[in-house]
Amino acid sequence: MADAFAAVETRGLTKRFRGGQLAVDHLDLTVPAGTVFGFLGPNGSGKTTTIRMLMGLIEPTSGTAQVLGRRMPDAARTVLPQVGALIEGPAPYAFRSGRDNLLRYDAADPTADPRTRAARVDAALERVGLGAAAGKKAKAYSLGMKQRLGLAAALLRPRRLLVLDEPTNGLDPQGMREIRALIRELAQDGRTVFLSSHLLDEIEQVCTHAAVMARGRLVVQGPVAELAARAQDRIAVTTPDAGDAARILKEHGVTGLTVTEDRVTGEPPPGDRDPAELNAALVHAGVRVRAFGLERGTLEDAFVALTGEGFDVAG
Ligand SMILES: Nc1ncnc2c1ncn2[C@@H]1O[C@H](COP(=O)(O)OP(=O)(O)OP(=O)(O)O)[C@@H](O)[C@H]1O
Repeated sequence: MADAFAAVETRGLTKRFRGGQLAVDHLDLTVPAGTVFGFLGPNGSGKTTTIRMLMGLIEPTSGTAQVLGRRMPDAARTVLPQVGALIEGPAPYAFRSGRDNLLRYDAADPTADPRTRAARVDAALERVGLGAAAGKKAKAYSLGMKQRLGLAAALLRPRRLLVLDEPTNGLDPQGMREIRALIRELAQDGRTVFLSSHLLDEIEQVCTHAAVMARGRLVVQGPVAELAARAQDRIAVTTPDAGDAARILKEHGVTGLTVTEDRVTGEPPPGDRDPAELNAALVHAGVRVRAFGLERGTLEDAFVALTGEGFDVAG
């Protein structure tokens, strides 16, 4: 459950690169603790730059970023041990096994007790479902398995916050499903998960809360259910007389009409008119209605409505 504490909070966070590129523009982000928070935006909208500032990897041009209640990058030494991050994509040593990779990773942490190392590594491998493949060389791992190995590395210590940058990027649908299921599990024991994605349906499936970025700016943030509810329901008519149907619907106040072959959709007229009246008007005008219904608005509709632009992404 979310509580009042913010796991991440930025105020006026801005990054302008030396070339003049304004990558992040006055970002006020609040990630309530205990949420699975989706950081959504098309490629180039500033997600990775924001995450790099949150992790203290680059300095903001102006504004502030707090992670787990402490200012970054100043508090990086105290904050980062409590944060598991998967940022640049997985890059294990190809000729070592998954287990060896984790043993080395753990050994690089001066605060990790060497006596409990093996047990810690095995527990992390089990946690991400790599127990059986732990002895295989990483070069034999699929991308999804490498991504799991990266998650296992992030889970070697107890973490209050997981930061995952595009964790399903490049995975096939099965790999995506597996990583998404794992993320949901990881969120169950109260830790905050912050993940970036350019996939709307991924955010809808996995996240409780989300923020939407476009061109370096925050468009909207809040609980996913509330964001999706902002999107209006749409009227959808299936008919062989699509042109006539669109005309009649327009006459009756339906806006934003789109016609694709035998389907017409649009936004219902303002007010509380019963959609059945529209159906009756169509039939009365001789339109042969095969199906008439209301479709629930999605996060994608909300995004389009909020930004006035499409979500130009390929899988
Ligand atoms: N080191 C840099 N120097 C100059 N410009 C940069 C640098 N890093 C990123 N940018 C620019 O800043 C903008 C935001 O990039 P960023 O990588 O943060 O977006 P993103 O939403 O994470 O997209 P992606 O999913 O493609 O990584 C882009 O226009 C990018 O070209």
